[in-house]
Amino acid sequence: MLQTPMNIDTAARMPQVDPDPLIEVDNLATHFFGGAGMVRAVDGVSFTIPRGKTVCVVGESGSGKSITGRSILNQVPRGGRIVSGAIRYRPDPAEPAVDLVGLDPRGREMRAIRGAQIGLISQEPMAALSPVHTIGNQMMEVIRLHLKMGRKEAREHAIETLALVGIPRPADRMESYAFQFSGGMRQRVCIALALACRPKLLIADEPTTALDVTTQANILDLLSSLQAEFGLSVLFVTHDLGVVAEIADEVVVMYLGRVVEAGDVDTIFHAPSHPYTKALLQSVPRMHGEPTERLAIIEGMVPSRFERPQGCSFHPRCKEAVVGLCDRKDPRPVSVGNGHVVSCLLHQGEQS
Ligand SMILES: Nc1ncnc2c1ncn2[C@@H]1O[C@H](COP(=O)(O)OP(=O)(O)OP(=O)(O)O)[C@@H](O)[C@H]1O
Repeated sequence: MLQTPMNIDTAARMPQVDPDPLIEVDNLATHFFGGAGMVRAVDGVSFTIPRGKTVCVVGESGSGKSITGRSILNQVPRGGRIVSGAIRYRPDPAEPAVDLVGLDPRGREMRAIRGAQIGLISQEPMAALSPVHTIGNQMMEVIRLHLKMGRKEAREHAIETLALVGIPRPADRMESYAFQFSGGMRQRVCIALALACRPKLLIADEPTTALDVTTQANILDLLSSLQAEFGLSVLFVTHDLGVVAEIADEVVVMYLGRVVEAGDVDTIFHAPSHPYTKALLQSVPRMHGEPTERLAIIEGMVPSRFERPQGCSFHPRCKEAVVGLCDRKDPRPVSVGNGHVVSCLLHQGEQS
């Protein structure tokens, strides 16, 4: 655990509603179709990614965090597809947005965006790196493909990018293979690959989960400094609220494919509204708590991925659920001010 939620610098992070986000995810639905039934991995999700900010997507396993990220890349795993909604991407505020959902996932336009303007780093660097090509060749391939540079210029750009992410002796390491790097250094190489074309958005899917705590802290520091240097937007997928407290500007809390609460990090940690968000926060160890205090656990199991409970999906596990309301009515996300959105029947009296 890197930091408890209590350590957030509240003054530095005032709530803001961005009128001109880089990405606007609007009622996105991504489903999987298989013999066992249909899975609504992402089921009507809306949120924005502001320019130069970090949005953390949190939730338990299976809540749809990764598939939301993959949907933005328009690269949904086999068996799944985006069935509705829009992902409006606006790299240049002076130009109209492009709806990524409307682009052919394998088409020229999407391939020009993916990898060049939207980069991905994931939990397992080995899966992202080729074991049979040198790091230099992999870097140069991406750079030459997207930035149309010649060999010499691409090599210099690759070395410069490896140096930027803290690879020592970058010119020498161009000749190394992935297995010749430690776990932390390998993740730095992945970050270099994702940043090689200086993207607008970095999607980071649990990039530090497999690393030890010190290396994890170093990678988070690196991401923060790169973000400041390049004005990057970051979508950070994680189940670790300590990491969220460390890096998030905004937080999107997901449960069973839906957004249950979203807002700036200060609001989510200090004034959460949704019972699920409160339960998640209560399950995090605090440095200043009584040593004898027991950690709260979220009662019950995440329901089957094939069957959404009737009413509010969280009601079977919710301590605040009201019989006759929460087991009957499906809540909708409601804005409660300053970019704070809550999807809970107990917070939408005005809508009931
Ligand atoms: N390739 C796939 N085929 C079928 N279902 C899938 C596939 N990938 C994901 N799903 C389903 O979609 C839902 C959301 O998965 P997703 O990976 O986005 O969850 P997550 O919140 O990122 O969880 P985790 O933290 O465990 O990665 C889950 O029910 C999952 O089983």
